[in-house]
Amino acid sequence: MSKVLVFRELPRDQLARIQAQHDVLIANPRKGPGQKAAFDAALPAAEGLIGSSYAITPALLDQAPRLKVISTISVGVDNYPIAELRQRGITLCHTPGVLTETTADTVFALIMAASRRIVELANHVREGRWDRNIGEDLFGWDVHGKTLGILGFGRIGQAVARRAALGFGMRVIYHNPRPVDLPYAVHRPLDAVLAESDIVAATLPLNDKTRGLMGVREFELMKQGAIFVNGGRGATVQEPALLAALDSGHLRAAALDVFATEPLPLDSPLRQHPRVTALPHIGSATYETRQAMAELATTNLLQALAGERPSAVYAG
Ligand SMILES: NC(=O)C1=CN([C@@H]2O[C@H](COP(=O)(O)OP(=O)(O)OC[C@H]3O[C@@H](n4cnc5c(N)ncnc54)[C@H](OP(=O)(O)O)[C@@H]3O)[C@@H](O)[C@H]2O)C=CC1
Ligand SMILES: O=CC(=O)O
Repeated sequence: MSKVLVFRELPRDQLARIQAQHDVLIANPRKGPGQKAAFDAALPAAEGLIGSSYAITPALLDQAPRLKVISTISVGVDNYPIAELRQRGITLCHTPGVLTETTADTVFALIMAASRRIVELANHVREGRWDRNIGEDLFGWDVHGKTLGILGFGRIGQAVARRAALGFGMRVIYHNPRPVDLPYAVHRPLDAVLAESDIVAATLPLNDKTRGLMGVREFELMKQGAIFVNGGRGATVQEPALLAALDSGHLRAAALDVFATEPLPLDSPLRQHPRVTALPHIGSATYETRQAMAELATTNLLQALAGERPSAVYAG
């Protein structure tokens, strides 16, 4: 029996699987000082951690000398110090694949929402402003026939491409370290993707190379009147540069599921911007997919603690 620290809510059935085999303590350090103190107090004995959305720093690892495995309930691993984990022999598991289609649906919903002004026009009705047929000033922009540029062409990027090319008749180009063999998507350098796309959608992981990737130069390279969508990680975008590109009229709109700081601060200009559609990081947030993520993360944890190779290891 190992000591397991659960640092984010787990569905009851998955928690029960862990409790059946291990000694479990639940403490979510994002839920106030009491929970944070309980989390810190549990670290010295913890052999397994499971949770997400909290930065596990080298300083925290120093407090957890018995730790063998961290199982994150996410595919993104930017909250974890990968090199430190490798050095300390701690396994990091994550949840690839089970959230791909749902997150691609969210990215495509953002593409549609920004192009067809869905949120703005729904508010037009809700706020009692629909008193005649809308005029040109409220018209949207076709998606079919347009060029979609995808930044980061992994599992989610490719699932977005399939929707765009096969479902919506879009031309798809992408920027990725390596080409992917798909008949309906063309590998191009970053600058060409930015310059040729009507809509740019980022599905990038956050790492040293992608942090701040979209800055002033990159937004200027985008077409006049183009749309920017982000379903990857907020910190891949320099938000002041995005705001400047929107305010100058260079970009038509942006639709964002992720932000440099989450939850989005109350005073962020992105929150109220008339041409920004902002979602609260819901890429994978459906009942089915969150359950599948929790199940895979739990299986990963139990396998690692049993000395087996986990189903989805990121490092270790
Ligand atoms: N909004 C949300 O709720 C969600 C957001 N995400 C985010 O989406 C990201 C992608 O997930 P997923 O598709 O499963 O991951 P993958 O690892 O399958 O895809 C990421 C792709 O980005 C590529 N890439 C890495 N660095 C660069 C770079 N500098 N320039 C261009 N491409 C690069 C990778 O290439 P290579 O493999 O060669 O390194 C890979 O092809 C996650 O890391 C996470 O941050 C994920 C789920 C939900
Ligand atoms: O952002 C979500 C993830 O799974 O990564």
